[in-house]
Amino acid sequence: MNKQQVDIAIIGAGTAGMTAYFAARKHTDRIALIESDRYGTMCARVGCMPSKLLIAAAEAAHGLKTAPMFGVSPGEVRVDGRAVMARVRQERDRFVASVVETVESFPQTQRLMGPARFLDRNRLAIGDDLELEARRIVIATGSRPHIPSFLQAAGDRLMVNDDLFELEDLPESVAVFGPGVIGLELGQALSRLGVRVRMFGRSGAVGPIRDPQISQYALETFNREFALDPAAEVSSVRRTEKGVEVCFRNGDRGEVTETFDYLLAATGRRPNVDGLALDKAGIALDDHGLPLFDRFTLQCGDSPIFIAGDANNDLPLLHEAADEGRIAGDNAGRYPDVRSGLRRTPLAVAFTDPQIATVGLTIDQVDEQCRGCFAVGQVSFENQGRSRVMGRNRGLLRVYGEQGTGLFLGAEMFGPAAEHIGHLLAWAAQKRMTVSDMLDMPFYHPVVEEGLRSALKDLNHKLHIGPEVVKNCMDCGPGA
Ligand SMILES: Cc1cc2nc3c(=O)[nH]c(=O)nc-3n(C[C@H](O)[C@H](O)[C@H](O)COP(=O)(O)OP(=O)(O)OC[C@H]3O[C@@H](n4cnc5c(N)ncnc54)[C@H](O)[C@@H]3O)c2cc1C
Ligand SMILES: NC(=O)c1ccc[n+]([C@@H]2O[C@H](COP(=O)([O-])OP(=O)(O)OC[C@H]3O[C@@H](n4cnc5c(N)ncnc54)[C@H](O)[C@@H]3O)[C@@H](O)[C@H]2O)c1
Repeated sequence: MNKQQVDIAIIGAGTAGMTAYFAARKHTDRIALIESDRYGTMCARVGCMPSKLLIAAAEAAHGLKTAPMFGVSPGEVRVDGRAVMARVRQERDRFVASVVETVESFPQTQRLMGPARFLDRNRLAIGDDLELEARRIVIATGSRPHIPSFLQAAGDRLMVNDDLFELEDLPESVAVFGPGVIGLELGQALSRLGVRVRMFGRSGAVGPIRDPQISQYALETFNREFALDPAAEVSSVRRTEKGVEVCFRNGDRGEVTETFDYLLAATGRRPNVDGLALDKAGIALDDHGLPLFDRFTLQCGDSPIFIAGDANNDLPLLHEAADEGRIAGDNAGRYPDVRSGLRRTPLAVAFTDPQIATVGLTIDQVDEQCRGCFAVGQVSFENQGRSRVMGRNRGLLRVYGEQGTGLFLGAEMFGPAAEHIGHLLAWAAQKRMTVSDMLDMPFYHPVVEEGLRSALKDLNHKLHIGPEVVKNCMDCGPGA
């Protein structure tokens, strides 16, 4: 085995690995960024970007389908599946190329190819040929789809997100297992592009929604478009000549058998840490074999090992991976003088239609933190002026505030423009604004944000701070 020594080794050249690299480089040039597969990041290759491209095509198709509501008739709507998939890949490849260009601009001597595994706390094997001694190590190995074993019976018709984007054409039908964020985003997009979709869940949850009222509303809304049973009883999955046969209980119809072209497994993801021989790293692991770490420093115990991005299974989102990589890379550079980095207010958006935004504390966390002393303000978007104008008037927003202090703590939204309103709410939560502070901000007319104002007014009244909400208040013009 060849031997090499560096100050900092970073395992994984995804989003977290790359931000760790930039942060670590401020401390030393003796760095190794190790990648076992292709450059380009999961986000660009098979995650955020291709999924949003597929959703964009679905939005275009849906816009044509709903145009007659405005008196506009586009004629026959035809979805060319091959063209849809070709654009997804073409645009995806541009995103990937720009990331690859960035990584390849790093000095060749600082880049190593091959799977890394621990030999001990300061030594890694890279493939079979290289032993790398590193004073500090950042684990940024990402995650992969978790597929329950019974789904393997779908054989060659079993897909995960990675495979979907490689299809030459849209299939006729897909059974989606897992109504989490990936299942909902991809399943709804496929459905809007004319694919017959049926979605099977297990736990009863709908996407990332934790507020029961919003969950129920979202479930009803999705079921208007495609069949979604969040707590399905599936008795068998089988590859047949015609595709994948799924047997399941379907309400009053009892046991039903339906055949699909493909089965898409969107049943959660697992961190890529099992191949790292972590038992040799001398760090404490939890019951699932995941390293115990401090989420503010990303340090594993008091060791010189740090873990960032999906690999630590904390908040598997792109902006969190980028933040964590930066903190881990910086702390690897300054070890043992590690520092807490900025962890932002939790914000997540699912790009369904209506979109889902979750901000700050969940309703259960609010309840726990405030010991029941909180209030919930609410608004429906069904009669909200701007939402009706656009014909996008479905949705519900619930905002949480603390009794006594009047502090805004968190929110969940299923509704129009949730990607934007989610940001406003996250910024307010991070600035520790009270609900009154938020209501002091300007609101234009007519905009979806007027719905947010209605929810905040409702909350302020329930916190015994603001006046009772007046129906049809003239602040908002008609229909707010
Ligand atoms: C379909 C889908 C859609 C998504 N959409 C969104 C979205 O809209 N918004 C959002 O915020 N997030 C989204 N996410 C989540 C987001 O993509 C991830 O949280 C983020 O990309 C994780 O980055 P990472 O750096 O941790 O992992 P990655 O980018 O996966 O990087 C990990 C790297 O480590 C390498 N590696 C693994 N093991 C080893 C080893 N032993 N040795 C060397 N290298 C190794 C891998 O090959 C990989 O290149 C989506 C995810 C999916 C799957
Ligand atoms: N827009 C975004 O920001 C975005 C988009 C996609 C993914 N992501 C990230 O990727 C992560 C992973 O997404 P995901 O959707 O794979 O995971 P998830 O954990 O969000 O959802 C998995 C779903 O599968 C269900 N499930 C598990 N086993 C099942 C079974 N046997 N049968 C039926 N259903 C089953 C779970 O109950 C859950 O509803 C998310 O947590 C999110 O952080 C983010």
